[in-house]
Amino acid sequence: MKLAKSSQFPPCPGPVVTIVLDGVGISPREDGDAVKTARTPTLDKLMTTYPMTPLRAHGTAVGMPSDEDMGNSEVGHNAFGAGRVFAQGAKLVAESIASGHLWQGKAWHDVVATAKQGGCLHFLGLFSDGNVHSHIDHLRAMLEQAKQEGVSKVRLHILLDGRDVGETSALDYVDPFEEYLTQLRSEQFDVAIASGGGRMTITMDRYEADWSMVERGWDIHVRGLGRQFASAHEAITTYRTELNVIDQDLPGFVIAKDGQAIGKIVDGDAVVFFNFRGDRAIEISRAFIEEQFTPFARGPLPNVTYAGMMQYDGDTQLPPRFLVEPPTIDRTLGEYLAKNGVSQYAISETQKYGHVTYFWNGNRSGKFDETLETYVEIPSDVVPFEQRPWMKCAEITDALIGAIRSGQYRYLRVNYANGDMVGHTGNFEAAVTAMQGLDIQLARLIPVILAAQGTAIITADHGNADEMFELDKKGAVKRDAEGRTKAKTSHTLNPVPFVLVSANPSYQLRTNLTTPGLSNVAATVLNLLGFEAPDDYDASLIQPL
Ligand SMILES: O=C(O)[C@H](O)COP(=O)(O)O
Ligand SMILES: [Mn+2]
Ligand SMILES: [Mn+2]
Repeated sequence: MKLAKSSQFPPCPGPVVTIVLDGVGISPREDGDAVKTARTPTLDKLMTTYPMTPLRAHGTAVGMPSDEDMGNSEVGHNAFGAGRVFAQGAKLVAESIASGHLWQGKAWHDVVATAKQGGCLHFLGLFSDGNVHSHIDHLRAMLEQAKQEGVSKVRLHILLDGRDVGETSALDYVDPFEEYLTQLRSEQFDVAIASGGGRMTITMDRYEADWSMVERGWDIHVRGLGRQFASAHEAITTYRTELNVIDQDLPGFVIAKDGQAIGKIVDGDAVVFFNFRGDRAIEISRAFIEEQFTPFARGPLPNVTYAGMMQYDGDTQLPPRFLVEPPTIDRTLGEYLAKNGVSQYAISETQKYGHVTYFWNGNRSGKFDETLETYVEIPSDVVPFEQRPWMKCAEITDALIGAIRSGQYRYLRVNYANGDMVGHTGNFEAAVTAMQGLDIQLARLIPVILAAQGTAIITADHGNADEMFELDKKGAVKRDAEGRTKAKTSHTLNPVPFVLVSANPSYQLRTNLTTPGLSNVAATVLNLLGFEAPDDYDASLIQPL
């Protein structure tokens, strides 16, 4: 994996720093755009003074099945880190179902065999068609196949979305699905929704930011402990009248009959966690798998056949049983740099820590070289982020400035969570504040990079804060009869900025790339560090002056 020295690009005399402004896209409209509304004098100046190009960050440009699919942190950071586009989980699972490959694998066989020996088959996962962590069509296909293969009892544990899809769309999924289940149900096939709750309240924590979410999920899905309702519809409508919260924040619920939970997970059952994306699947998978488990008082571990939709962590091989092979993301930027003796520093706050490490390195949680790499996690607040829209951007900047000034690192990368995490709350004012907080940090950071004779790449993994209101089919902001807008909590399809900030550049942006995207950044970084990029990496964004 030796990299050739570039004949065209002298190495940048100072550090090269990739700054990912998570969830900061470029919207074609003003209305509802928190990025444009915010007062961001530093970012505005950088974008007009230095070479800048928009990058594609959604759809096929990041390995999603179609250009209707928005980008997300996993596919975005995979593309940054791999310098190439790989078919991603959403696409691989859909293909595996379409070809029937999934049903031929050992994991599916194990799951079905367990259920046919008298166990119940449980499906647990994110219940929407967001296609970021999961897709409801995959669930449908598995239900139909299980029925066809003679499984007799199935229970569903549904995590309500409201984050990758409309903020109050849960019933748009639940109601038709109940009808579908009525069609599917028969004397021989007992299928029902058994538990659920909002995805930001139970089960889908990531990067160990808040294990109590997983504990609440465990109690609800496995132990059947929680507030009881007769149906998911009743749970959702009841909570909505009692609490002023959107779907992702709805509390957990247990479906019960005569006071008894109808779908506890017990010895001899099989469990499929049907999310394909790993960050929010790892903790609950660990709870189902690890014999010695300390993050919370789990109680007795039921002896179940557990399968993930994919393997979520290639380094720890978690979970060992999985339905679809993950993309084989190899020879990443991080690995090349490590094998060529280049020191690296990666930093973010908890909520995005794995984005610049695990996702960046092709969904591997470990390092390539302990001595050359430093990974820093600033603990995130555990609060609704609309209450702290500045999040930890100042603390991250403090640490990053220290790392740059230390002179120890040639390549640094940082993810600032604000545009995305606050964008997901749907709170426009908070998203504007988030952007302004971020701008203050750029004003501190960029001069330090330039003083060190370095180069900064300012970019983003996908849009979010750039569209805070739902749009109609024509792409205009949707308004009701009173002119009110509806909050949009999901990512956008917009491109993201690529700004190249350097004191004395000996290069300029290439003009012959028709639709550059996130996967073009890795080769650019290698060139800035004075290396040729590997032949199969997507083209660099720069050329010599
Ligand atoms: O997991 C989440 O928070 C959302 O589904 C996607 O956001 P991310 O891709 O920016 O993490
Ligand atoms: Mn993101
Ligand atoms: Mn996001």
